[in-house]
Amino acid sequence: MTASNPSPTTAAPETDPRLAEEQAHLDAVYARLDRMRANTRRRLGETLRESAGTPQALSERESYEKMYNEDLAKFDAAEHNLYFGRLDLTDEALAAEPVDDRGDATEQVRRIGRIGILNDDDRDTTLLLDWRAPLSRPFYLATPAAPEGIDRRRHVRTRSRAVRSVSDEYLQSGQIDGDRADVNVVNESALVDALNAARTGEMTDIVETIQREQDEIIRTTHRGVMVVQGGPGTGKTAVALHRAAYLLYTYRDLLSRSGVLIIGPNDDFLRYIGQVLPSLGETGVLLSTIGDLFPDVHAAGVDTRAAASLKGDQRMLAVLKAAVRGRQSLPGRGGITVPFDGYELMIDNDVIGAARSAARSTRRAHNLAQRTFIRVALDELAAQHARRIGSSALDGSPLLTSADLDDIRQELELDDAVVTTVTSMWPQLTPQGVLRDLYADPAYLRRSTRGWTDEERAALHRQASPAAADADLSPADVPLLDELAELIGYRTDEADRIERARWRQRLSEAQDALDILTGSAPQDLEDDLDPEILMAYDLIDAEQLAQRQEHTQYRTTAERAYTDRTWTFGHVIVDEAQELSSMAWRMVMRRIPNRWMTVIGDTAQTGDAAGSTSWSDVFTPYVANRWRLSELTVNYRTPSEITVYANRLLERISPEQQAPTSLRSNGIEPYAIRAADGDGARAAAALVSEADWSGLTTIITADAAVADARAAVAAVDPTIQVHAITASKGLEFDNVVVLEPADLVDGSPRGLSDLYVAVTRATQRVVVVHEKDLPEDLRDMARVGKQVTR
Ligand SMILES: Nc1ncnc2c1ncn2[C@@H]1O[C@H](COP(=O)(O)OP(=O)(O)OP(=O)(O)O)[C@@H](O)[C@H]1O
Repeated sequence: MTASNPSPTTAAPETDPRLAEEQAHLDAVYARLDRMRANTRRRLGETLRESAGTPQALSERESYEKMYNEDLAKFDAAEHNLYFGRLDLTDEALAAEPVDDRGDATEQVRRIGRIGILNDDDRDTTLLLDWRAPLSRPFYLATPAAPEGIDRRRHVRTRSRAVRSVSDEYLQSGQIDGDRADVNVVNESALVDALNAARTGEMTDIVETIQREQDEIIRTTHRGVMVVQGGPGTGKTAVALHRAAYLLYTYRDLLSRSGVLIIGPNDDFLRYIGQVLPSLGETGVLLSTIGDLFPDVHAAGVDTRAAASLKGDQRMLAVLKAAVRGRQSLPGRGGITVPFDGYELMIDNDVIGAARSAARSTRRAHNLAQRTFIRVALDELAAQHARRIGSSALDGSPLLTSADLDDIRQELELDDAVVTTVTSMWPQLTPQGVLRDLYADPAYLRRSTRGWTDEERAALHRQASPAAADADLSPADVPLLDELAELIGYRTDEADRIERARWRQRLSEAQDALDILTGSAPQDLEDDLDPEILMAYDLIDAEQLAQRQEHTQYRTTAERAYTDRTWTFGHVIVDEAQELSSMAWRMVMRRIPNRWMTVIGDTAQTGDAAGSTSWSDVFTPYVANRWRLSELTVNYRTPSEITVYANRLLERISPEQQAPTSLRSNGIEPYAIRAADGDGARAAAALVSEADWSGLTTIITADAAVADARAAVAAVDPTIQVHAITASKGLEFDNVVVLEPADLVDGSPRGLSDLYVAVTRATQRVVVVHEKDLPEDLRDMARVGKQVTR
């Protein structure tokens, strides 16, 4: 095949034979998809109708049900833009391709789509290659400089099962109009279309336009920690999500059992990215914030910066250890007397000290060592009692046999007062309980924070919430709960207890169900049951029924992982990873002992006072120097008009970092509006409501100012969005109004980073509204009006 058309073309539909050719293929692909869907539905129906007598048959039936449902979800997800790319190999490349197992030669044309589809003809020809298949890779990598045996790459745009346009690039001719040698862009026309599209508030996938540097990260075979650093808008999040999809495709067996966890900075962000993986046909991924990673806790409390910073610090480790040890108490100098068997037992420091040493020397977690503590304390008390009642009045020698001692020991075990007193010195703990007491009890806090300043203690102190124990837990508390759960050994006992309680509950529900069934038998049979009539009890007992319910409460890997704190994942992806504190990293690392992780972030965007500014500091303690860094260098989001300001900020935040190259300019210069004192939020709202900007718009302001800003904006137009800077992390909007940048800079120890994040959220336009003087780097921004007044 030779190059006949040296430039990318998008043809007029009525004249171009390529459209008809691609439409014919598209029709064949959709026809096959429809047959697959119909077959799967039929099989699902059959499966559901099958009776499953034994638990094993039931479990088999459920795994088929799961498989068919997943397939149907995948087909539905693939419906939109199913086929998007085509590669035509050169004759030489084709000749060099190996023949496959059946002796068939490789096809000269490869068609690429969201999922792989084989035809149901007798040769199982490939109608569509999955974008993740190795044979699809040149679609993302080939350039005129390195054409990878590709003669022509074609982009096929479709809508509702109809081909809208095609555009071709001829890679052998060595020159392709539009491809930008400076930033190494492939598939440029499709990319530019994607980047210019108005945002919807939900992230979309980028399978049609993945770029080379992104593809290399998505498909990396590295099995350790891989850090992807890149400026705002370089596609880090997009890459993370496509890597998850790629890994699930390539290591399907392994990862469908162990699961993939993606950690994001906040709920808004998770909602924003939530549709990307399902649109790629992948649903088995758990998306979570740090604040939601501890089962049954939804941390909605808000910390002061000082508190969040302390809670994220590794020094908390010693504090939590001390807090747990602080619950292993001694009775004090006088001891405690408890009546027993007509005498007074003395529970004193010697008795409890011996029990405590024994329990501590087991090196088991607190709750798990309690058994040793109680055993040794009761042994000591039994010996004390035996000495008192069973020694010779003459010489004090023991009169009691070891059997007598055993009897005393057993009686002690049954004595509530004794056991309660002993246990109170080594009680069963819960992470929530310890944390709440630590914050609420100044003496306990002081004992647990040796070497801390009073100011630091005051930052942690908080009144115990009269409501639920975890009502005011903050996201920074969650890693502390997790740490405490380890120290306490809460997991095993508590998980067992919950599991047993759930089972008892199911059993009793099953019993109730059976009782209802039996109760609804015809009354006239009550006294004289017809032996020919089978009753529910004859068919199934409560235990079996409960088991059956257990099976039907089928949960995905992600769902099971979510409710189990000790679940370890096959792969973990952390997005906006620069925001995680040291304590949060400890929690994440517990979820991934194999350390197979993709970590995405930008240390220049760190806003959290406990976040990190050095990847080496984060990972060296866990994997020494065995972590790999990749960088993304092209900014796909922000036009160069905005990037000018962003880069100035970057230069001051992190001069050593290379500023990403903006891929496009749109001619829309950022500008600043000075508002009258106290009128900034209203002026920003007025600006937005009067503007005729297309796409999504938000006002971004400092966290501390967001409530007031929202109220003022709502008075103008309640539909206008206002985002606190922390909540805007990772999101993007077509138009961004940065409200009072001086507050962003002054409001936090990492203020310049916050401003950097704010201006880089925009895909089209930035306007600054301010009452105070502008930060230095924005001072030369064009001004519109000297002052906007009421
Ligand atoms: N190859 C690509 N093709 C099309 N769009 C892309 C591509 N790469 C990135 N984008 C788009 O660029 C925008 C920015 O991507 P993304 O949010 O992943 O960047 P980021 O590096 O995570 O940014 P931030 O650090 O600011 O959160 C998104 O709209 C994304 O869809």
